[in-house]
Amino acid sequence: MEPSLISEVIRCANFAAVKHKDQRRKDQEETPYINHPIGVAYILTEEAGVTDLHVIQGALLHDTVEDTDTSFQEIEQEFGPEVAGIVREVTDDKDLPKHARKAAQIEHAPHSSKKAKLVKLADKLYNLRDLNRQGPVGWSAERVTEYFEWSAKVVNGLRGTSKPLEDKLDELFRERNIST
Ligand SMILES: Nc1nc2c(ncn2[C@@H]2O[C@H](COP(=O)(O)OP(=O)(O)O)[C@@H](OP(=O)(O)OP(=O)(O)O)[C@H]2O)c(=O)[nH]1
Repeated sequence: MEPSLISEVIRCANFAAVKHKDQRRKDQEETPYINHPIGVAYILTEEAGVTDLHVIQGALLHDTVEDTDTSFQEIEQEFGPEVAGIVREVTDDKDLPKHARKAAQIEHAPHSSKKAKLVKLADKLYNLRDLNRQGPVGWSAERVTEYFEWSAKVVNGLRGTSKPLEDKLDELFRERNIST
């Protein structure tokens, strides 16, 4: 890896860390939220063999607009239009009621770019592994099952993107007898 790529990845990780600094995951330990975007980027490099800088930056930034005061314009200024485009594709419209937001993910998945699909697959894999490890505080077994079932529908719209990630997701769905 060239030094300029290393510094771009670190600049991006630092931007995400600053933006998510006050946010925690919903688990018992209140894990720092930044563990999630870094973990999603790590799944892409380590398990999917991704070397595309923009995909890694998209993964690191994927929740900044949805969950912090970051704007798409700010991401475009800092990291360029392609990264901003990936983040836009994976950002839920928080103005929509929850059921419409969830339905929109299923609907939009097949029409996403390959780069956005990679980020989405790794995001789902991270969250489902997290649920297997320890669910968010207050989630019932039914809610966990519903999240798995909904995720399987989103993943079905992302297929043909990364065999290693899809195989690992399918294994998680198989373990819970969720048909895909
Ligand atoms: N499994 C797990 N998830 C956690 C935890 N902390 C935060 N989350 C986030 O919670 C969201 C899923 O919770 P929901 O109740 O279904 O969705 P909501 O927060 O958007 O209403 C996911 O975000 P999202 O951006 O909405 O992702 P997704 O729903 O698009 O997959 C996930 O990243 C945790 O400790 N464990």
